[in-house]
Amino acid sequence: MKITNTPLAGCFVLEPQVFGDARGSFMESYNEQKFPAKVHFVQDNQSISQKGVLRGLHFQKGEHAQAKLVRVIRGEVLDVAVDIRPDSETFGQHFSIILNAENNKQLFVPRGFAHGFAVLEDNTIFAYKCDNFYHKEAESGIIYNDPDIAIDWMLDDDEIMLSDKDKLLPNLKMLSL
Ligand SMILES: Cc1cn([C@H]2C[C@H](O)[C@@H](COP(=O)(O)OP(=O)(O)O[C@H]3O[C@H](C)C(=O)[C@H](O)[C@H]3O)O2)c(=O)[nH]c1=O
Repeated sequence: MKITNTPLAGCFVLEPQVFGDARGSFMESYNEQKFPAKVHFVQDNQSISQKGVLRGLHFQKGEHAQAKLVRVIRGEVLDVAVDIRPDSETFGQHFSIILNAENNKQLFVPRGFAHGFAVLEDNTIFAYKCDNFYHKEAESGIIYNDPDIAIDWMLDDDEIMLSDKDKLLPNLKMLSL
């Protein structure tokens, strides 16, 4: 397993070891004993999206904050983590990475981050582990095109498909964190 830190403290890229043979391949997609952060995941999620879908930027507030380990089982996304920890030196900065079924890369997004992804291929299956349960009342988020964060989502604006909820998200500076 290869671990690559990002410029955002606690957020890192994980590449599992892949064992190939004539049948195909095998990898441990998650192993608590080998995981380089002290975290206990309690919920697995999966979403399927067509190209152009953008989910995020989302986070859960306060005691319901979630750390996530995200990966792509089929297709490709641009995955983005935004540091919204009020005391962080990298507050408001983001890290983005291409995750796809070929590179087997995973991104660990700690608590205190907003998370989102842009779908770059049809029929993309996105799977992730959370270390805290879904709590609808604690949901919050940031609009995808916040000019202070300035994320290049690798999609043309006219092809981006947002949920009605995500269309109404505020800029980061409007949030009291
Ligand atoms: C997240 C979640 C949602 N739901 C229900 C609520 C809605 O009826 C439906 C779709 O939820 P939503 O539109 O919030 O799904 P996404 O836009 O994919 O949200 C996720 O996308 C971004 C990228 C994330 O990082 C979060 O995990 C999460 O916010 O699933 C549940 O029942 N449990 C859950 O844990």
